[in-house]
Amino acid sequence: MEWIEVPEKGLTLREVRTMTNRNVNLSDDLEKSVSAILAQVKEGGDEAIRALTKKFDGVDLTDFRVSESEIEEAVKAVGPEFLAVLKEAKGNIEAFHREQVRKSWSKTFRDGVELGERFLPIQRVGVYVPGGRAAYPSTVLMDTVPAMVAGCPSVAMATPPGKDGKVNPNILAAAYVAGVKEIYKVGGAQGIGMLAYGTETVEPVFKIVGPGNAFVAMAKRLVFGTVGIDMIAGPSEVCCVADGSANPKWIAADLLSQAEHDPRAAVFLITPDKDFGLAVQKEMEKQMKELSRYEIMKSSVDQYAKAFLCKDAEQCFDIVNKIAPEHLEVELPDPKKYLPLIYNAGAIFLGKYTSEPIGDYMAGPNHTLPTSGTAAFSSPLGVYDFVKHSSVECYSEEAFRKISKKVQLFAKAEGLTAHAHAMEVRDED
Ligand SMILES: NC(=O)c1ccc[n+]([C@@H]2O[C@H](COP(=O)([O-])OP(=O)(O)OC[C@H]3O[C@@H](n4cnc5c(N)ncnc54)[C@H](O)[C@@H]3O)[C@@H](O)[C@H]2O)c1
Ligand SMILES: N[C@H](CO)Cc1c[nH]c[nH+]1
Ligand SMILES: [Zn+2]
Repeated sequence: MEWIEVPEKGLTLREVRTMTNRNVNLSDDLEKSVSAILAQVKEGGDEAIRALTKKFDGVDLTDFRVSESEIEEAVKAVGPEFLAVLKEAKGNIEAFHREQVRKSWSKTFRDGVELGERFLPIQRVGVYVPGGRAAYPSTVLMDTVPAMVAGCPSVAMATPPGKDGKVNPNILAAAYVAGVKEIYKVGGAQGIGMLAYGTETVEPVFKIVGPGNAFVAMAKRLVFGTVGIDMIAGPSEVCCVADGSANPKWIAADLLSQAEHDPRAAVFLITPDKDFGLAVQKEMEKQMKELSRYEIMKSSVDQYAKAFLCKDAEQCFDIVNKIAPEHLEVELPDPKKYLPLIYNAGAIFLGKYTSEPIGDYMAGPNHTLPTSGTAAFSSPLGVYDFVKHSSVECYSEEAFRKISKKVQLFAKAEGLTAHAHAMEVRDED
């Protein structure tokens, strides 16, 4: 873990960005290889999907749609205990996301002028669920439950097949609990291409959401415009602001919980207490060796772990706002009092018992969050990502006659005589 002693005057945004550079690795080479995959899917359809799945996932698939019996088998395989946990998590996620639903509205603004907005679910959405290094049934729930709450009538899911040509049963059981029936065993950039362009057997979608590796992120960037996307998600991150009142063992465990996602995951410790920070560092080294995903955590910690030593809490949160982390844990006494100092963080966890993994699985808020500093301008995945709205305008004859001349003046000022004419023909009749 690299230590940064923050000077008295603090650090600039540019300095913090340079120190915590977590580029999503969207290089030119990656762009070229992903463009080629997307072009192959666009031209070759189903056949290209089969060839690319063979090439990148090492499996030969004739039919890449998951069958109903595969879903039934998976539900049996996961057993009642895990199924009950999935159902409870789904209930918590649904309850939280219901609060995000916006109602259509209309009202009379001036005599004879009714204006409003209609909030409408996107009619067909695609959800990518990562499945390379680890299978994430929790991400199935996080990405599909908001779509269901929004009322999307058609949801298609893409996720990589395992070496046996099957989708991980935990993923299928989560899809079953969420009510998703259209699932394809197609991962990586080819999965994104399939959803964006469609094939002979897969209808294209209007928007694609969900996290994934650099191939997935680049593919989402390249299909944006053909379809909508939620965000370009990078490797996971966690930032913890804590002082000597916190337990170094617990903080180290929370930091490692995100380091285990990806060798490029980033962990940040921000503290006014160097001895405490060193104790956390020592604990991380110790705990890492005792956990199974050692290599991934070691790579993440060696390359991307940073500890900032600050003069006080205000300076700690100034650094937080400049990092704009995906997850922020505040483990200081009376943590709620620091909320007014926090502007940029995807999800905020307050107090020593609100360990980040609770939010990953059970609390209810979404775990698909902005990464790599993008929490400064974007938000967690939510119902709003599955909804778009139309404005609605309705003028009575009286209201039209009152406004017509003003519209004509405006149109003529822009040299748009056909616009003015649309008013004139009504005025004349
Ligand atoms: N932000 C979130 O909410 C969240 C949640 C879960 C996971 N994640 C992140 O998602 C990522 C998951 O990555 P992953 O790799 O485990 O799974 P993934 O499903 O994103 O990618 C696996 C696919 O990548 C493709 N691929 C692999 N090597 C390739 C190559 N050389 N060329 C072309 N395609 C190739 C394969 O088709 C494979 O199916 C991690 O970074 C993790 O941190 C984020
Ligand atoms: N922490 C991840 C988002 O960065 C989400 C996740 C899925 N499973 C466990 N964690
Ligand atoms: Zn996690």
